Amino acid sequence: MTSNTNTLERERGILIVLSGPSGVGKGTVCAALRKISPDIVYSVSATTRSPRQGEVDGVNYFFKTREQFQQLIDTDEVLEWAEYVDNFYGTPRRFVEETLRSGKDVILEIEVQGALQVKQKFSEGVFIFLLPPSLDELENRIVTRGTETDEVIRSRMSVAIDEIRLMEHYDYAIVNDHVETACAKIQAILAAEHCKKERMYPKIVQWMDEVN
Ligand SMILES: Nc1nc2c(ncn2[C@@H]2O[C@H](COP(=O)(O)OP(=O)(O)O)[C@@H](O)[C@H]2O)c(=O)[nH]1
Ligand SMILES: Nc1ncnc2c1ncn2[C@@H]1O[C@H](COP(=O)(O)OP(=O)(O)O)[C@@H](O)[C@H]1O
Repeated sequence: MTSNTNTLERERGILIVLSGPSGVGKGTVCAALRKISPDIVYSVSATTRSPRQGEVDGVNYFFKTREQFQQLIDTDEVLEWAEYVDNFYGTPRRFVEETLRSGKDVILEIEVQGALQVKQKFSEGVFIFLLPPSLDELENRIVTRGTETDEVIRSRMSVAIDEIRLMEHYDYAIVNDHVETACAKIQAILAAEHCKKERMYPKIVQWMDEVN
């Protein structure tokens, strides 16, 4: 056996899609995951929503006008896009494709319509739905966050019910009761998905050929 066959080379990274109703804790869980799994790359979305206090262009989102967003769609620069409670949101295509090609895992934090579009293009992606412990707790979290008006909160709660109905299209559901537990579950899923992928590496087939 030659020595270079001892190295398992990573192929494409894994695409993780995390969805869940507004206020369930997607942003909080992603921020915690970033600290404990710094190798996962986060895709920054484009949106027509106005920045919240403290949000930075290019870090939280790429903030766009409607015209600019429409141009991204027209020039096929978004992998998926959706209208959510009167604003547009979309995933920049090139960054995701290049990062996956470089062997790194990428996480998209996106709503359900967009996730279903991604599923058609990347059926091998890992689709995770984050659930609240209860609907009351969901409302409590979105109200406590204090970033939306009462009217927007009502719209988001009504969309939440429709989104939860579509969770059957996801591979995994995780209840975000505690942030640390939710992160540990995502890490476990990702580790298991890497094991599945590694089983398929041609290098391993090559080892077996050499052994026989
Ligand atoms: N389809 C799609 N949804 C996105 C994208 N980026 C963010 N979203 C989703 O849009 C919804 C609203 O996001 P936002 O206004 O930041 O509110 P928050 O998730 O409650 O903090 C959430 O469900 C996000 O996950 C994207 O690129 N594409
Ligand atoms: N496991 C949790 N337990 C209690 N509060 C949480 C938990 N996860 C998130 N939160 C709180 O809920 C609110 C909404 O979280 P956020 O991450 O902004 O949600 P999303 O990104 O899904 O809209 C925030 O105030 C956050 O601190």
